[in-house]
This record gives sequence, C-alpha cells and structure tokens, in this order.
Amino acid sequence: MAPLAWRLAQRWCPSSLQVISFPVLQLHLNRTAMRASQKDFENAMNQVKLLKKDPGNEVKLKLYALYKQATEGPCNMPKPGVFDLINKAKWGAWNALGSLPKETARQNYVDLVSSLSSSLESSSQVEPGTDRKSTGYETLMVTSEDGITKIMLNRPTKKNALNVEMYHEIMHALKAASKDDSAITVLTGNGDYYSSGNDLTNFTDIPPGGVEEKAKNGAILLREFVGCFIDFPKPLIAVVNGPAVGISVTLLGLFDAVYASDRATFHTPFSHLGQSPEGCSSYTFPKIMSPAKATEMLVFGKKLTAGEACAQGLVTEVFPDSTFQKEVWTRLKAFAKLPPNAMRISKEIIRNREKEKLHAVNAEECSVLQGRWLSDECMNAVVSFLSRKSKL
Ligand SMILES: CCCCCCCCCCC/C=C/C(=O)SCCNC(=O)CCNC(=O)[C@H](O)C(C)(C)COP(=O)(O)OP(=O)(O)OC[C@H]1O[C@@H](n2cnc3c(N)ncnc32)[C@H](O)[C@@H]1OP(=O)(O)O
Repeated sequence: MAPLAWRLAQRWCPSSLQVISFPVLQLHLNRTAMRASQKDFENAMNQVKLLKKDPGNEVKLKLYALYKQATEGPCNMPKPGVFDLINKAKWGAWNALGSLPKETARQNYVDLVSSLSSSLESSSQVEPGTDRKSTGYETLMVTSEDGITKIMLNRPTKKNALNVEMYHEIMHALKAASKDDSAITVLTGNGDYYSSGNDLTNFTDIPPGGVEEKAKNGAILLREFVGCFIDFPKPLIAVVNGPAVGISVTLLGLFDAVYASDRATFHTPFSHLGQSPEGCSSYTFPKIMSPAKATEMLVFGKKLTAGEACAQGLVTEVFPDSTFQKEVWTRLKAFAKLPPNAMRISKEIIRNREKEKLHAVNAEECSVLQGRWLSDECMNAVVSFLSRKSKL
C-alpha cells in the first residue's frame, strides 16, 4: 500500500502537475508549523493547483527545484541512476540551485508562480474552500458542491434541446465528473423544461458528403454519447425539473435514480418523427415497465405524467413543483455524504453484468436510427417542425 501522503497527493493534485504534487502536499500537511512570512509561499502553491494549463516540464522542474530549496535547502541527495530519467531531471534542477538561500528560493518561487498566473489562464472561478464552478461550457452549467457535481443543461430558450455541441459538452462533463472528488453526479435542466430532446436543427447542416455522411456521423456521435451514460461509474441522478422529450427520456433508464417535479412529463414521439428508440430504451423500458407499457411510449408516443412514469418505475419519486428543488437537493446532499467508494462499488454490482448487453443494444439502436434518418418519414417530420406547421 502506498503511503497515505502519497495517496492523498495523487488525489488532490492535478495530474498535469504531478512532478510537483508531492512537495505541495507536504507543505499542506506542515501548514500549521509555518511562520506567517510563508503565507505568500503557501498562497503561491495553491495558485499552482489552480492553473488550468500545463506550464510545461521545464517550468514544473523549476517550481520543484525552488520548492525543495525553499523547504529543505541545498540538494544533498545522491544523483539518481542514468535510466531514472524523471528523478534525474528533478535532481538536476534542484542541484543547479547550489547554495541559494532558502528565503531567496521561496521568493523566486512566489515570483515564478505570479508570472505564470498572469501568463497562463487560471481557473479563477475555483476559490479554495468554496464551491467549484466550471465555465468554458457553452451549453451547460457545471458546478461541484457538497460532494455533488451538477450538470445543468443550459439552453432554456430552446427548451434545453441538445445540439451537437451539447452532446459533446455533456460527454466531456461526464468524463470530468467520473474523475472528480464528488460522490454523486446530477443531470438537470435550466428553465421550465428538463429537455426537449434532440435539437431538430441538427438535421439541417448537411456536409459535402450529403445526408448519408450526416447520418453516419450522427450515429457515431450518438453511440459514443449513450456509451458515456452506460459506463458512468458513480451514482447518476436525474433531477427532472420539467417536461422531458425524446433522448432526454430514454436515457433515464440508464440513471440510478430519477426525481421528478409533478410538472414534468415524459414523451418519446419517435414514430411521429419517423425515428426509432435510442438510449438503450428498447431494452431498458420493457424491463422497467413491461413490454406493453414500453410499446405505448416508444411506439405509440404516449406521453406520461410524472405520476404515471413513477407508477411505471421510470421515475423514482415525484415531488410537488413548489417544493421540488428544496426537497430533492436536501435528499441529494444527504446521499452525497455516504462513503463514495461503497456507493460506486454497489452501483457496479447492480449495473455491471448488464453493461455488455447495453453496449450491444446501443450499437444496434444507432445503426437502425442511421437508416431512419434517411427515411422520408423522418425528413418530413423534421421539415414540418422546422417550418412550424406542427408541434408535438
Ligand atoms: C442526421 C442527424 C445527426 C444528428 C446528430 C446526433 C443526434 C442524435 C439524435 C438522438 C435521437 C434523439 C431523438 C429525440 O430526442 S426525438 C425528440 C426531438 N424533440 C422534439 O421533437 C421536440 C420538438 N419541440 C417541440 O415539439 C416544442 O418545441 C416543445 C413541445 C418542446 C415546446 O413547445 P413550446 O410551444 O412550449 O415552445 P416552442 O416550440 O416555442 O420552443 C421554444 C424554442 O425552442 C425551440 N425548440 C424546442 N425544442 C426544440 C428541439 N427539439 N429542436 C430544436 N428547437 C427546439 C423552438 O424551436 C423555439 O425556438 P424559437 O423561439 O427560435 O422559435
């Protein structure tokens, strides 16, 4: 078993800064023993952890060397062996500082970090000890607080329809959430809708390769997108704040819990759109709610109320809209305090034996949809929506 400090270092420090992660941690652990004059030094080290961009190995070596010199004085370690390249580079950088006084090394470290912070973009939204907010997303708001990473669909004026950028951003946010410190991850919507499903304007931008190429790329994107939900390792919870349509409904079968406002509705109008089910719903829905009930939704496009979706097992619990946010977040905060590894392992044991099957279903659904997107039935439905002749 690795020493506790090292395991903590691996967990707390950005991987891009691994070269310097261990000394940074050591200083954290020794914090209480530091003199007030070291406050700037400590702040500088916190600042290093907030750098969004990797400053490069040369700078990381300089930081490492200055840190060692500032805290331990001149290098008196034996030179690492010729094949131990990383430690040899670190040793070389430290050794090159010769007899530089500790105070000067500390000052140089602070100056170097300060110059990096102004030249490299730093994640200024991350304030130590407070919530982390992730900007840089065009279509999402991602926050991390109280052990919960919240991914909020953020195109309220379009009823949170999923455009191509949003598919990519959700995948990115899920991958980040799977590796962050949070215990659980939540998907929700901003505004009055949870999501109106696939953005139908996704069908309009036809590449030089024509509609066939568009459909092929769409199927590849969809398969990868749904795959991220199948493989997500932590408890994944949907907070369905309003109506949900299409893919935002089908994916719910891959969530670990679904909490809904009584204002929410669940609608999968695939036949109306000349399309077919995705999100593994052709497999999960019949299992969750019986084949006949799944057929009503997925084939005949029956829209369910939140109460009906709960009775069918698709929704875990329904709350009055007036108290929805308060009640749900209170509950989620309590869940997020549970031991994260136990939750992760329990999810794994519930879900893992289905994973292979789900990936196979996903692949088949995407392949069928690829054909559907080229059909007249689908084209006509999309044209109809875009020309505003009909709404669902
Ligand atoms: C070859 C293709 C490659 C694609 C790339 C990959 C795709 C993967 C695809 C996965 C398969 C997914 C399938 C589905 O999700 S099917 C479901 C699709 N969704 C719909 O059909 C809903 C359509 N929208 C509506 O029926 C209504 O808008 C709605 C009932 C949701 C709300 O009606 P309301 O009257 O309250 O509000 P508005 O219609 O005025 O909407 C406000 C604005 O939002 C725009 N909007 C809403 N939903 C969508 C949407 N799904 N796509 C695009 N735009 C949407 C609406 O147009 C309004 O915009 P404007 O204010 O600019 O007019």
